[in-house]
Amino acid sequence: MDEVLMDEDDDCPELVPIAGNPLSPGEQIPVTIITGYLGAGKTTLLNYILTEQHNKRIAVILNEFGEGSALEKSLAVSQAGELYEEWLELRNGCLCCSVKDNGLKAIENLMQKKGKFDYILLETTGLADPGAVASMFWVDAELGSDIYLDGIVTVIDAKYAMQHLTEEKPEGLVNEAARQIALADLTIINKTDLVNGEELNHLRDTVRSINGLVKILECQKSRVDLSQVLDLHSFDNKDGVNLVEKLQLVKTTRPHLDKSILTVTFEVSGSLSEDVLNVFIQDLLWEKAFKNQAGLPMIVIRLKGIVSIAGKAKQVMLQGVHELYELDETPQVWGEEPRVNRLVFIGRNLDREILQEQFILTVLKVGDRN
Ligand SMILES: Nc1nc2c(ncn2[C@@H]2O[C@H](COP(=O)(O)OP(=O)(O)OP(=O)(O)O)[C@@H](O)[C@H]2O)c(=O)[nH]1
Ligand SMILES: [Zn+2]
Repeated sequence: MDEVLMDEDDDCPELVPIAGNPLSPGEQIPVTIITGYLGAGKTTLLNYILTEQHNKRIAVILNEFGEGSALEKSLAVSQAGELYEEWLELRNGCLCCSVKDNGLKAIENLMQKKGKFDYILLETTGLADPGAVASMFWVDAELGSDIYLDGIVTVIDAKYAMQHLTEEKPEGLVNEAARQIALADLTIINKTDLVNGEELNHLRDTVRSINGLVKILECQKSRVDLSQVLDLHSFDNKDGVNLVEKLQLVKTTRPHLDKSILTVTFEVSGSLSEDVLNVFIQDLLWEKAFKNQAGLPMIVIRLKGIVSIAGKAKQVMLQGVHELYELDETPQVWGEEPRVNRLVFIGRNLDREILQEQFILTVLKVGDRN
């Protein structure tokens, strides 16, 4: 018996509490991922946050993760204008493996040495898939990590974004700039000094056509109201924002660009069983089992929803990033009105009617059982 337990520990080191953990539960540190195409203004935003936020101890991960050649990366911690640096040794260029093994450990080491910090900002490279980075922190939070994913912020270059978004990609590949917008909880259209009103409107409409959920700020030199950037709580439900109300405002979008990513949303009344819902989500995200009218598989990049699980008094939040998803009970209790499931999908080849039909099939299956 003991042996079995030890084996399990070996397989899942994350489950073992870290000795001397300086944080008590509930004192988790938020991580904001700052992404955006090459030269959009990510570093400018980081520097702005560091100069504006005097009362927070902020750790910054400034690395160009994912670029295979570099072996050493630094982790910089800023406090009151002073910068501490810790070198990380990354065994390979894969962010998912190396940061999980090294990055989180380095963050914990740093906290042991320098005392804990309040916030982590992570700048990805211009071409990175922020979904890979996001899922790392997201999953670890599930395992009781000291760190949780607060939000994905995508900085957009007002002048060059349309050019990046319309760049033709080889068949099957998603445009990186569009993916970064699809995954964002917040987008910052930066460098508005370089475009006229008409160009800005066009870009704003295009961003909205890709991601019907995202909040859009506009600025120069990445100077934005930081209360709109930090502590978003995009992946939990502690922001006090009523997700039902938020999702109600989302509209299915019409693609502005050829073969582009778009948002579809629908609502279906009734309650469903968690098991059947899992089957639906896994068919969609993992099996890519649903096809649009042209026979192309629907690819979901981001997923958000409120669902009603039969027998549960509280609303359940659904979150997905690429192939990862999570169902989380919210504190919100269903009211007197009939329960309505509201779902928002952001991705490619999405067909609202077909998706809704598949979802209704799921709901009806449960109805049969009741
Ligand atoms: N005209 C103009 N230039 C800006 C603005 N914001 C940033 N820049 C400039 O744009 C350039 C790129 O800014 P960065 O903050 O380094 O961009 P980045 O996204 O970190 O770039 P990479 O890390 O190389 O992908 C810098 O020269 C900035 O000074 C703006 O609002 N207007
Ligand atoms: Zn940068």
